[in-house]
Amino acid sequence: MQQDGRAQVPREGVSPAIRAVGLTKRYGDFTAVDRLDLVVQPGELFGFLGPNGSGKTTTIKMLTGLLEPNEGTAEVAGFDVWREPLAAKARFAYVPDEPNLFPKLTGREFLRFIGSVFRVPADVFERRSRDLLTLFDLTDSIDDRIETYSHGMRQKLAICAALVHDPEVIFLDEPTVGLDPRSARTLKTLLRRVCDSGATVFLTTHILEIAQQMCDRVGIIQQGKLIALGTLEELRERGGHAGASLEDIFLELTGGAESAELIEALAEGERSGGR
Ligand SMILES: Nc1ncnc2c1ncn2[C@@H]1O[C@H](COP(=O)(O)OP(=O)(O)OP(=O)(O)O)[C@@H](O)[C@H]1O
Repeated sequence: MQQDGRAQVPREGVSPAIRAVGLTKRYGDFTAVDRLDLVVQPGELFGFLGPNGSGKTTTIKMLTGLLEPNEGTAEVAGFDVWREPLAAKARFAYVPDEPNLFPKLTGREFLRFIGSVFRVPADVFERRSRDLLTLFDLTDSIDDRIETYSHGMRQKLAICAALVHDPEVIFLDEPTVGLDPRSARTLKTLLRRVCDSGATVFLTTHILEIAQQMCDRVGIIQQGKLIALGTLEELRERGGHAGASLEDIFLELTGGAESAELIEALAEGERSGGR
């Protein structure tokens, strides 16, 4: 993670890549995301972390126009996702954790479809898709139907489709799950390059080593509330833990210490034969 907080300084005249204000989602009486305020600047690689069920996917879905918030607003690249959906959606890509692709299309047909929706010029499309398919080792299977692809191949095709139209903002939900080590490394390198060239990445991951390595800044959500936000260095300073890993900080903030005590109690029970 970057240590200098550079990415947090708003640039004059440039809209934030992502802005959530008071974003809230309720399912009946249950509040899944509770008044989330968040700004991500262009060029940032932002990691959105949290325990299972803490509200990460719900947040991404509200930010990408898939789930209507009960309260609050979501903007991408300066456009309100709910009031100006076409302008906003032309500027971002979303790779869900379980990509729902068209199974009867071939990989090439699917990519062409995405290229045409986003009006990518033919020569740019050919070059970008060729490079992406080579990088993710999909060239040999690109004319097969998607229904024959493995989970990892579908994930990689969804990533290629997201990147082929050169979006300003890319949302990825657990992007490395299901990828082999080489593809995961390729993705990490590529996302870093994409951000260095000015685009913005918002990703969720449970692999905290990845977040620590890749992300400029992270936000940690628990029970729908943002409980921490900053660079690794800022989180360390706030917690008074010089040199702590992101995993240490995450576990402390989200109650890992209690789990350690419970594990100890369970192990003690095992040793004493459950008495
Ligand atoms: N359609 C729904 N109806 C009711 N509750 C829901 C619905 N979708 C999500 N939830 C609840 O909202 C909470 C947040 O879910 P969400 O999927 O956003 O969590 P997450 O942080 O992405 O979790 P994970 O890390 O396990 O993927 C959970 O308690 C979940 O049970």
